[in-house]
Amino acid sequence: MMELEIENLAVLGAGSMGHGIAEVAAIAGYDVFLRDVEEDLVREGYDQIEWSLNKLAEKDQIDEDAEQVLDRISTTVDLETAVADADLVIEAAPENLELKRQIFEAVDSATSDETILATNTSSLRVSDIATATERPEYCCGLHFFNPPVKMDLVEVVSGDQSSEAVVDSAYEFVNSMGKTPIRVRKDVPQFVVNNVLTPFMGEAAWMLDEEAATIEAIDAAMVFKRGYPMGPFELNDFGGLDIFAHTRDQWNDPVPASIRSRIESDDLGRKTGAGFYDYDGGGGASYGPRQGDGVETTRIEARMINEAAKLVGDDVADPSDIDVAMRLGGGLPEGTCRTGDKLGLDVVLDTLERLYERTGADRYEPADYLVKLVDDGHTGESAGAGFYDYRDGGPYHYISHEVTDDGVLQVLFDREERLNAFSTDMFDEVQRLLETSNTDEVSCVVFEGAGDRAFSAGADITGFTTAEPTELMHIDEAIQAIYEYPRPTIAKIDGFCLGAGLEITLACDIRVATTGSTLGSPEIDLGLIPGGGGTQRLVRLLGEPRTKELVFRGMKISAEQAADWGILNRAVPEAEFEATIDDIVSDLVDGPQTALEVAKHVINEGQNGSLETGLALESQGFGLLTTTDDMLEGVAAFNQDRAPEFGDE
Ligand SMILES: C/C=C/C(=O)SCCNC(=O)CCNC(=O)[C@H](O)C(C)(C)COP(=O)(O)OP(=O)(O)OC[C@H]1O[C@@H](n2cnc3c(N)ncnc32)[C@H](O)[C@@H]1OP(=O)(O)O
Repeated sequence: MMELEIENLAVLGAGSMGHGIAEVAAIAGYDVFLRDVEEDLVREGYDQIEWSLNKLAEKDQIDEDAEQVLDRISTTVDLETAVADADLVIEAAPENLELKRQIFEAVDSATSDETILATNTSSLRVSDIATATERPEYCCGLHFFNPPVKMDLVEVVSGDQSSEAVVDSAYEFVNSMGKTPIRVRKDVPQFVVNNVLTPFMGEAAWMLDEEAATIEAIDAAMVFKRGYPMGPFELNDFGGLDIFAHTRDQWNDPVPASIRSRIESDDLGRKTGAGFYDYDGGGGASYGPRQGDGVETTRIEARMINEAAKLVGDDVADPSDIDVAMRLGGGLPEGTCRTGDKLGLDVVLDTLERLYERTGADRYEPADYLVKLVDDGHTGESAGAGFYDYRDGGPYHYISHEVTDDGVLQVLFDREERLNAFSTDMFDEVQRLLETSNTDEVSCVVFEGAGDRAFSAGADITGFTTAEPTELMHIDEAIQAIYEYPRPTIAKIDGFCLGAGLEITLACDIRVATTGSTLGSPEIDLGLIPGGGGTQRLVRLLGEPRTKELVFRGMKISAEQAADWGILNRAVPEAEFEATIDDIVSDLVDGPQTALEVAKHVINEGQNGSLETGLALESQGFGLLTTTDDMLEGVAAFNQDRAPEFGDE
């Protein structure tokens, strides 16, 4: 079977997931039929889409008017009308196996033989739904996260009988909408994100049952010591304790008493006003940075890492896909496999074995794959291998890069979910890339941020409570590596460029931003000062009054003002941005490489000493360049009235 073309879409179910999926697809240019069983439900879903599109348009986050996008969405209550011309049908009905099977059966007979049938189920097996059709090979799972407009991740799930071509087509469809698909190669219950995230909440509750720590202490430890965006109890309250228990019950997994008892008293979390925390009178989740001392956080993380190991060992997903999924779908600061490699897989295994021995509970039984990694000595980063191989430095998780044919090293800060905020790992990756790049092959470097919202919103604030001060002080080394890189560097700024983002920019040789961009040093609002060279580079660039005001007041300024002050080479309208960068790049690529390197060195070093020292440096550099072939070529080109063609020297 060849990959299938997808143009028309039908979404069945106009609830929060269904209308969200329809909206995302329409924004991406697809014609969509949105269908629900009653007029009111369809109307409500459509109104929600309209409201959301208007918000996105107000914030300039879509390229068209809301009306233009809405024109691509039709609504109906009639199933046959909805699916008749669809190349892809996405079912987003309530999580009820019988209901979903009925829908699939009906859709099967109302569509062409080549229509792909996808379910957005989060907790049922795709295969159990697909067998309601005559052609399970055309069925797969497309698990979007809530709300689909905001959440980038989609798990693309193979059912037992799904054809590769169908899954590939669904994967490409997700890509075409600008979302991030990950492959879930086997139809395991709960797929990847929910599988790995469930022990985060579950193990915390088992610890509470054992009185190993309080609710507040566990939440505080996971947030302030381990950098998770929410504590496990807070998260469980957010999602609903009944939802947590329902999924566990569905697969006959035990539910901790602390959850079961709250469900019995109808304390289901935020939605009922109380769960682990009291939201009506008690003000909700409340814990402080110092409350988490002494909590055994490894116990919670070991269980998550064990689930990840089962998925890798059973060939359900790759470590890199699991890690992307946990960052984008679970909101985690780093992927769970990466966390395991940093903690040490031997430590993880010891923790599980100890708990398994003490309780005999299946949930602690170590995954075969984890045991094998440890037996093979692959205990993580410090051993050179774990889930990942670190012997050549290891994979890049937070940046992507390529060297173009003309030698431009393009570096993308690739952490869009946090506005490209820099974790310590991310700084290390930039430094490693620059230190290991072959400068003979690079003519210049262009740094930019993923997405259209930020170059970088600074250092990762959530990492400030989890990292050691010495680790954070290393930020400066990565930024200095940019400053000292022997080839010209360009900061291509579109959106927020704050804190460490601005400091990276200041370490670059040339800085261009779109006019809508915002630059600033807001560290003071965190009780900090710029720690990546910001105070020193700014004062040399702007003088004392402007630097002090910018830093003391944590000011954010427009790109126009930054250009006016001399922080930027220029601020240009969005429409001229790419062409402006291309012009600069092409001059640097075609320029004499040795002269450019010497110019950078002389300017960088010269300004740090006296004028005499600077002049001496310049003079040496000038003298050296008069001996190069590039100079001979430059002079010959001048005499012959043609453009020079410089070589490598
Ligand atoms: C030595 C160097 C030190 C430093 O660099 S210190 C850090 C300096 N930077 C800052 O203080 C800026 C912090 N960020 C912000 O103030 C805001 O963001 C913005 C004004 C840039 C944008 O606000 P909005 O449009 O409302 O977006 P959003 O929902 O706040 O951000 C989207 C997601 O990105 C995460 N995020 C943004 N900046 C950082 C950061 N610096 N560290 C960690 N996470 C960050 C958020 O939390 C959120 O994530 P979720 O969607 O999961 O809630």
